[in-house]
Amino acid sequence: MTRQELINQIYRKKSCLSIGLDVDINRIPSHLIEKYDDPVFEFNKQIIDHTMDLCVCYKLNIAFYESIGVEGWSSLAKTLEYIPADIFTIADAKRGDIGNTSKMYARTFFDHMDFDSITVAPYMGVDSVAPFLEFKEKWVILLALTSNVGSRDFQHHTDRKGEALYQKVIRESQTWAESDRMMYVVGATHPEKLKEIRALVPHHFLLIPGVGAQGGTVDEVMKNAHVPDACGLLINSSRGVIYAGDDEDFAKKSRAAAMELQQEMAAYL
Ligand SMILES: O=c1ccn([C@@H]2O[C@H](COP(=O)(O)O)[C@@H](O)[C@H]2O)c(=O)[nH]1
Repeated sequence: MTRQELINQIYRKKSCLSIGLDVDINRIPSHLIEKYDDPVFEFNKQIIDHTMDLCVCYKLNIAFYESIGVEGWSSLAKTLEYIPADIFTIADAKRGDIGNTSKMYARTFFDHMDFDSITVAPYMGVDSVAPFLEFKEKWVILLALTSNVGSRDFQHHTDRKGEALYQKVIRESQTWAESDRMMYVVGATHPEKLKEIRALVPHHFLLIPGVGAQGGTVDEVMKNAHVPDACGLLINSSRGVIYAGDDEDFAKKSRAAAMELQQEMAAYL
């Protein structure tokens, strides 16, 4: 998907919501487990059916699928197939290795599966990211300032010139080939950093996790990092949307939770 196609969709739906399909088999409503051979896929299918007009992206965190083995990979593939083609998809896999191995990760998520993007850890540097960027219509979403408490352990460390590691990741990665197909992960839990990060990358999309369950708010993100006429944001909520209910009505409750977030976004779009 191109940047412009994503922007068009955001303004058409008045939403920059990414819904995280982080499906924990232990939290799936029991009637799905009893009735379906693939309850994970059925859960996702019903969530997608009830939310696709309210969001512009589905983020599938690969850990939740890998953790249940071969069946998880099959549910992942079926879910990806089911997502309408005009909705942006993220393989939240946080990969990155020596170039030869990154090439294999890239093939997994871009060739074998057809995700629009993948999250990549920057720690191993340019040659670990380049193989993902070789796929011309695909996006790399580089971890910059993550939403967890441990982000302070390394990412906030400053060098002698006073530049923090997350700032260096953003600045330096901008010099890499094909960096226009890069987005950055920035946690909603650092609202005080959003303006400064936006100034570093005024034309790039930021993927913002950490809204809802982790304490970040849509309003603070939109106020500090939204770009007029381009939006430049994908704001993700996983548990807050998909586990809004736990009974037969779960998908309707997810829709209500997604709509609440979408309406907060619409005020800015
Ligand atoms: O810095 C990061 C990077 C990724 N994530 C992922 O986003 C979702 C958040 O889930 P919630 O239930 O909305 O808290 C999840 O897949 C994380 O692995 C993140 O939270 N922070």
